Amino acid sequence: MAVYTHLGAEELARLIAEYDVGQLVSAKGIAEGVSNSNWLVETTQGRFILTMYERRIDTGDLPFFLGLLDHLAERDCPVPATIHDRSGGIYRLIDGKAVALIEFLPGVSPNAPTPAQARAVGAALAEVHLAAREFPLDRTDGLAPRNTLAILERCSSALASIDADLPRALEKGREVVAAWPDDLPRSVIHSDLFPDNVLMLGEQVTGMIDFYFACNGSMAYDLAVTHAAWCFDKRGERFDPAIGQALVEGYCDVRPLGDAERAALPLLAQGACLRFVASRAEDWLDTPADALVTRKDPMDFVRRWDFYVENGARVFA
Ligand SMILES: Nc1ncnc2c1ncn2[C@@H]1O[C@H](COP(=O)(O)OP(=O)(O)OP(=O)(O)O)[C@@H](O)[C@H]1O
Ligand SMILES: N[C@@H](CCO)C(=O)O
Repeated sequence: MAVYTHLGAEELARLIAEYDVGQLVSAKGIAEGVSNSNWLVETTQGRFILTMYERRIDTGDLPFFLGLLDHLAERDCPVPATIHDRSGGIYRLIDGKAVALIEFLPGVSPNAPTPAQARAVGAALAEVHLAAREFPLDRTDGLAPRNTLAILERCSSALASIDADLPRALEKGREVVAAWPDDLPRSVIHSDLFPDNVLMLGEQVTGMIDFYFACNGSMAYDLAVTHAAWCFDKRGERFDPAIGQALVEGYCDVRPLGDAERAALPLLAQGACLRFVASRAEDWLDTPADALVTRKDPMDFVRRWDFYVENGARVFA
């Protein structure tokens, strides 16, 4: 489920009338997604996505997230532009909650990506990194390794209740943070580019969505996040080398990696695993077992992490 708030027909029509997009024809709640409420809105002029920001997102960050979409869309990156209201506003408030109207993009998220799709995603990510370098706003990465280690440390006494093997992530995390390189080339990064945040038609990337973790950060780290998200089965038990190779090659076709970035990839991939182990562990402990939302298992990323410790140097050579 991901429609947390009921919006009545009159309220929706009033909202849509604030935009120059024609008259409301229909609005259907979208089941996918867990953070926000999303509707597919059809008007006499086309289709749009209406998002209501429910949790986790600080309204003060919306000019960054939504301004970034416009910046990237203007530079031909496959991201949805935002629709501004008649007074130029990038978001509006309904009963104190922020809502934004966003361009609808075609495509579906791949379930079992192919190497050709991974290559296209690598290239699209590099295009975003290059285009975002001139984006004028800044946002600190609240989930940088030091912060995610701190999250894990706060959860430390409860980690074993999730899985007996999880507490060892703490020591591994301290090693990653101690070795973390802070001087790699930076841009604005997506930092959560899982397959469910990419829309594709065949081998073409038609949409990169969900930029709500975007922040300033190292571009090679973003590639490592995408590697960890795309190149394994769900549980992180099986690595697909063809996907990994295609993803990195696709990226380098658009933005070749420097020597320091390439050398750092094994560690950056471990940092990516630390980030998802920590955020998943925290969410797991915060979400009752019988909640409607399915909890994501942090162990899926402990297995990936073990893989990178053992094979990272070979995989990224
Ligand atoms: N611009 C868009 N064009 C077409 N479909 C979109 C667009 N934005 C979102 N969607 C659809 O809505 C679904 C939910 O969006 P999204 O993943 O952003 O939800 P969320 O709750 O904000 O995210 P998450 O679950 O990752 O926290 C997507 O899976 C996709 O099907
Ligand atoms: N994509 C993340 C959730 C958002 O941070 C995960 O799979 O854990």
